[in-house]
Amino acid sequence: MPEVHVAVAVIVREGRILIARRPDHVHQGGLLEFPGGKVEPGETVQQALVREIAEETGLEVPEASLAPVIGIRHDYGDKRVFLDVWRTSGAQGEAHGREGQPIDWLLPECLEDSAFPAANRPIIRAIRLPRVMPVTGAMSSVSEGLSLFAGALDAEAHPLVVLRAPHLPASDYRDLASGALSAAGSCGVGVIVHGSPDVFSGTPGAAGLHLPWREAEMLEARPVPSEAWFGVSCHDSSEVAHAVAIGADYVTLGPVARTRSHPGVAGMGWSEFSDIVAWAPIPVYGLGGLGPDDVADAIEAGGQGIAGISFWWPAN
Ligand SMILES: Nc1nc2c([nH]c(=O)n2[C@@H]2O[C@H](COP(=O)(O)OP(=O)(O)OP(=O)(O)O)[C@@H](O)[C@H]2O)c(=O)[nH]1
Repeated sequence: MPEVHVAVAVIVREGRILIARRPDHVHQGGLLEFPGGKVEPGETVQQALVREIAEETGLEVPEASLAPVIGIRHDYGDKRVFLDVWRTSGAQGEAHGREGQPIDWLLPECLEDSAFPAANRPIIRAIRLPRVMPVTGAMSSVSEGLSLFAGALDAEAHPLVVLRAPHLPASDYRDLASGALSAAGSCGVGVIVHGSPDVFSGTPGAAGLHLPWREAEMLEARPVPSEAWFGVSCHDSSEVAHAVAIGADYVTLGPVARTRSHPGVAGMGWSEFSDIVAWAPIPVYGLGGLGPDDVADAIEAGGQGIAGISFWWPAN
């Protein structure tokens, strides 16, 4: 069965996303969708997006305003699709369902997986996840960790953070997590705890769980409920494949560049990163020697953005 190349648009206006309802009689009919459609022969994906958005919604989108979000290959059994997902916040005009379809502007947290075709779950994850995922760095004690954490919190720049402290004993980590959760909660930042599945169950209120590879490799299924974030640290394509198989929402992949912590290890570079991202059906963060200045390169390589320590953590 040939694969259908589908251009999919995440159109953002004032923090809301434009969605439409698919007519009952078409493939995946009755479900919600992001505007889009097949890329016609001879068209680039950007040209297809501009055309489909105009045809379906009346909005005009400058091609230069389009940035890649994620690419997803999915086999529905009766149809194989490659969803080539792009985002724009530069659409002009008033949106209306020009093909008679109901449309609406929804907040990212109101996009429910079950209302969309199955292939859309990673798109919704990619929309909700930030471009920059900060990870906590060195701390010698719980109290030092909490004071560094409180000083580094910045809800606007970093709405979601990974609380990593592999050198603290388990009971100290619990204290750290409970203090960090209350500091972060009061300014609206989500905390993804790090370690093993019991760390998540022992930390009520955590936004999710991030596992080092040595923990993830022992799992055969997703260890947290679907509302919680589940991330895995990966270093090559087979690790990413396993993370996908156990239901990860996102992975970090690296090192991309040489890092201060591992100066002897050469990074994989954006080229190898992008080869892996090309087939990974979930958001992938570049990790290792990267900061916010590298987000554009990560997106260009097909990634979600970057994750790391040194750009935000005061002690390294
Ligand atoms: N537009 C769009 N298509 C999606 C989404 N998710 C998803 O799985 N698809 C699938 O991608 C394919 C897009 O086909 P389409 O029907 O919108 O495209 P089209 O208008 O060019 O083609 P048509 O001639 O078959 O109607 C369908 O199989 C659809 O189920 C989504 O969010 N938006």
